[in-house]
Amino acid sequence: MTTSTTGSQLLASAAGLDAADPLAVLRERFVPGDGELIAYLDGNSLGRPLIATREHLFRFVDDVWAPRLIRGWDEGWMDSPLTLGDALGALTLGAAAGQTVVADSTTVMLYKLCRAAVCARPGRRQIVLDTENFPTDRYVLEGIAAETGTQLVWIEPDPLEGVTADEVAAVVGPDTALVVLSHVAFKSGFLADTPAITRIAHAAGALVLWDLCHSAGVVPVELDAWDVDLAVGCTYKYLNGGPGAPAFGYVASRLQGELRQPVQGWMGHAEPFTMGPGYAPATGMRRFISGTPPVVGMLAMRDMLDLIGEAGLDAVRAKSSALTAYVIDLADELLTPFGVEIATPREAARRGGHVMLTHPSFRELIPALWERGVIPDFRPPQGMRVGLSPLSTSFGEVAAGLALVARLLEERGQGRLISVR
Ligand SMILES: Cc1ncc(COP(=O)(O)O)c(C=O)c1O
Ligand SMILES: Nc1c(O)cccc1C(=O)C[C@H](N)C(=O)O
Repeated sequence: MTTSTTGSQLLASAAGLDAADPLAVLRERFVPGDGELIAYLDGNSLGRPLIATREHLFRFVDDVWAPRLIRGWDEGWMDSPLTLGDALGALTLGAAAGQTVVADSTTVMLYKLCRAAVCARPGRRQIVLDTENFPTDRYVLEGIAAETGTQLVWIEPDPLEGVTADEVAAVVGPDTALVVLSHVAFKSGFLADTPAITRIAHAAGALVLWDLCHSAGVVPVELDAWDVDLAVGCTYKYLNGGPGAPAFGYVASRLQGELRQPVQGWMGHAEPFTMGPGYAPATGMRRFISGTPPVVGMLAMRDMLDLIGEAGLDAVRAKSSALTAYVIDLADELLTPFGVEIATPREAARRGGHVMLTHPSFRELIPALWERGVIPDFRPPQGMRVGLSPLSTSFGEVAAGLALVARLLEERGQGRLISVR
């Protein structure tokens, strides 16, 4: 099979799209990949480092850590989970100050907030979740259910889409303590109707926690305006915090006094340095901190927040939508003739920042792509997830990456339409 005229035109259009992209110039702010890298399509797993970050990490040792030593804690480190949380909340989450903290991993923060929420709704014995959510969310809730004697109520959404408001309305009721869902589904990229679902859960008297791992920094979120109770998310994807960068947690101010989180460490104590006999939670978001803040792990995300602020989150979302649309158009032209299917909503307003493509040979094909410098990721059973990080991904990269996918499928003799499911 040779590429159709439309396919060739689409590939060629990448240069024009990049030339017209108002954010294209910001790609120069990132550290270039090695010479082998053709297309990095995994920024939704691990964002690329900024040149500013290289400088800041290096300077931190000489300018801050070495000269200030232990005094650094009084000079800003102690408050950094809250000051950085406020900046992140204001810029990307629609959260007023005093409701966002940076700490822990997403998994640990999720556990702390979910456990606190379930305990804050005594007498309600159910947690609503869905089978398509990321494993850590499902596993953490299985653990909380076992610890608290709570029952898990599973929604089974269409895997090509995600959880709908109707599906939530059908299962919540007077026994629901907590609903836990992802704003952007980690596989399909489906964008949930967060305000509607939150209203439905509240009408049943339940609390809601939103996992924002795949939204923070790429899809605008309005936690305060949507009346969200709780949220968590990671900072190493679109917030480019680097491998293992800490998570963020959001607790609406109206709930903070009511929630008691289970990992009662000294840093969440009202007076950590009194070192007294019993635990007394701090007021406000500080009570959701457990141990020593990961100061070094917070450095890189500050640079990315600055860059998002410079670009504007709406412009980031606009480019994200254009990139995902381009992937879908290219896949339609170049890949569907080989039996590839698009497992992401086609309507831009109903998807986040990545596109899921499926094909039975992707498990074997993706390592071959990596070897040739094209890096998407594989998600079982047969998904190639194409992640687009709007400030660092170009249309040219996307074209080069998907052209290689088409070529490898062709080499494998997948030229005729085959059944995928
Ligand atoms: C939806 C979702 N939740 C949670 C996580 C991860 O949690 P952690 O940072 O603890 O590994 C991820 C990805 O890693 C994710 O995609
Ligand atoms: N979070 C990850 C990690 O720490 C190592 C390797 C991969 C990942 C991931 O991208 C998981 C991820 N959140 C996902 O959406 O699949």
